[in-house]
Amino acid sequence: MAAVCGFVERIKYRNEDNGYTVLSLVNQGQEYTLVGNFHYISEGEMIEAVGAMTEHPVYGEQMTVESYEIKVPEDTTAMERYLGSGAIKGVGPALAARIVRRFKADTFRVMEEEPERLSEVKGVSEKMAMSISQQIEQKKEMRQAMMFLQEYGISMNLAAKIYQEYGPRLYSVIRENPYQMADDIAGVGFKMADEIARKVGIFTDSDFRIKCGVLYTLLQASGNGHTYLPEEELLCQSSELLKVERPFIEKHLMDMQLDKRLVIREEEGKRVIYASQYYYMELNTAKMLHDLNIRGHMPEEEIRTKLLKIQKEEQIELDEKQVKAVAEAVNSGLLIITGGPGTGKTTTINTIIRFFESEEMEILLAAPTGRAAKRMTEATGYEARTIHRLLELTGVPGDERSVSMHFERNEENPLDADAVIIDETSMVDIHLMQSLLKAINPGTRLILVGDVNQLPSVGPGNVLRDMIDSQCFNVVMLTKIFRQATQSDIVVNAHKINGGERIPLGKKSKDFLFIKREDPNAIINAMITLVQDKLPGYVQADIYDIQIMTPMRKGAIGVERLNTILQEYLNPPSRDKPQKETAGVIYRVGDKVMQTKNNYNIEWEVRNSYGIPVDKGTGIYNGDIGIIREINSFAELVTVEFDEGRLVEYSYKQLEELELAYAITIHKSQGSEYPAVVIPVFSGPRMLMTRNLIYTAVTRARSCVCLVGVPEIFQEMVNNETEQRRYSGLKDRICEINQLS
Ligand SMILES: Nc1ncnc2c1ncn2[C@@H]1O[C@H](COP(=O)(O)OP(=O)(O)OP(=O)(O)O)[C@@H](O)[C@H]1O
Repeated sequence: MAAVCGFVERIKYRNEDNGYTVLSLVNQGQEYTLVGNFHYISEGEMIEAVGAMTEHPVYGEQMTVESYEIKVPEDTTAMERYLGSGAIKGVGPALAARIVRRFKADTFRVMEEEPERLSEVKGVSEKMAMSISQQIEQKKEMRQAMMFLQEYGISMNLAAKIYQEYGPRLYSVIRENPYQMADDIAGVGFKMADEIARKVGIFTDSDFRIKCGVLYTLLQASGNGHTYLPEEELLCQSSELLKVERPFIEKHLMDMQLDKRLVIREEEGKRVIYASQYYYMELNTAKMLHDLNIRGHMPEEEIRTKLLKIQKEEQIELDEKQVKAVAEAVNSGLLIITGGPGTGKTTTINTIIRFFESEEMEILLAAPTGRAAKRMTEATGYEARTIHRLLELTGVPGDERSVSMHFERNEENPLDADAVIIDETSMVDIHLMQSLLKAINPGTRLILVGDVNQLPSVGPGNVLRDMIDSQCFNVVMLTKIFRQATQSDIVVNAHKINGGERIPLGKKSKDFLFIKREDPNAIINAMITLVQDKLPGYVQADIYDIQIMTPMRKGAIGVERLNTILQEYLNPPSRDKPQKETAGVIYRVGDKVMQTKNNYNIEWEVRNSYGIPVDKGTGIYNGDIGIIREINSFAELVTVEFDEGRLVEYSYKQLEELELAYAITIHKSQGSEYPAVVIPVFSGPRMLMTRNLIYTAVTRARSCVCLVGVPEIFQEMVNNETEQRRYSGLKDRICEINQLS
């Protein structure tokens, strides 16, 4: 055994899951390579390590570390070096030298016990002094937490997330109710919580465990889009999860209902079970929809006369259904306008806007995603926002689930408008619909526009379909295709797909192409040629604007494999392109990436050609696509450029919000439009390979759709009407409330 003491000069490699690290340690000019499991350590720190010196065939002499201890630097040179190493944000070598010169050997005690005194040093404000001391404190706390969590077999990555979520509270969460983590932290499933509970000594049939298991099963179901589960399914799934017989679970259901954690209802003669928040969400939504659904008084004749004038001005002649939509919009508190691509929805919205403008009404426009909102703005010439922005979401940066996250616009502070128009309503889930309705007072008109045949929302519920199926509201269904057949096979074929018709694939088409390929690699080759060579010129777009979208994440043509291959072809490694590997994915300068969650608070700025910021703002949303422009390994920052030159800096930690986007899933493409889309068509699970999936994919293209693969599989998808059944009770709640009034 040997022992070395020194500064961590550089962390050469770290596996974020298990903490395995290779680092270089420097002591009095001599450098050592150390390998081993380090829980939490940063460059610049001083450690004493004990281990065996070994000779690696490639890397030479190194120490395999058995144990190590973090030392507080004792002499002033060591202190200065640690402080100036970059380990503390905002402190560089010059400032470190000034701090140590001022406090000498007392430096660390001052930082911990009297941090305000740091501001005695030139260049340190009081705010900065507090931040330095907080960072030192946090590092200590975090290191302790990491060590504690690793005793329970939790990876470093997850431990960091748990620490972020709970802070010092994590000790009581782990000891008293580790199941809570399954609710709060992405990456902790019931299984992991259960494993920790076992280590802590919580029994298999403890009431607490079973109740958590039942709620967890319902939570999982909501992740699959359901707001409830039939009792049979719930018992079956939770018994499987808990490995506990059904009667032991069943006996808790009534209790949980009394505790108001579950709501048990009867649907079609069978008992169904809700996690109570979802039941009340449906009930509230139904009630608010009912309250909004009032009639106006403008005589039909008057509307038609005014509408004729607008049509004349706009030089457009609406068809009868569009006219009806406008008339209903004027006289309905709540209106739904639905139709497939090219059926004139946007034209109708525009006319409604002109009508409302002429009445001097206040209008607000919004859509569920940033991209959909942008399209709505372009199509109407009116500013459209995301629904979250419209409702003024505020709270702690980057943390959507935090309790402090809330909408400023709600029942107490409703939107001040005469009409609110929402596009792409099929993407709105029950949570968001409830929040939207809370902010709309009866008297404000709500117009919901969307294509009910698109994939339903990612979140729980089937809101638009349930509202239409309830037959309790005004619905105008646009069916006539206005976009000329000669101009667009995309539109014609999309409608054929929707009707389950045969699509003629051999036909020469300008914008709907099928390239036959039999195996995954041939499919991928053809897609690369299309994206790299053929399509950019054909649709007059940049390579990066052409989007490959695929049904699945895993498998031979899944997103993950496609992205690895496409990155190699479209943005190969090169010496002048820095890269950063994290969680098995390489991010390289020049890569196309996508934001995978809504981050309302992340900051962006637009710079002019001199690099001076000319515009600033916040918010990058799930599905936004950008390009990596810079990777700074010193500051550990990745700069991504999104639409309109908006530059965003991601810390290495935040990279988990991004993924490569050469290929994306069709689910993620909802609400977006691209000049050309390329879709691989190859076998996959029948549950996934459905008509509305391929319909959604095809309708994302503005100028050209290229399908590449096996024609029979394409036709099978068109024929596959099985929509994954969603357990959603909104329709019933709406009907019940309607019968009561
Ligand atoms: N009444 C009409 N008479 C003539 N052309 C129309 C009429 N309504 C719409 N159009 C034209 O049909 C095309 C499609 O209309 P619009 O963009 O409004 O449909 P959409 O349903 O919003 O389509 P998408 O969902 O594909 O964006 C447009 O070129 C539009 O100008």
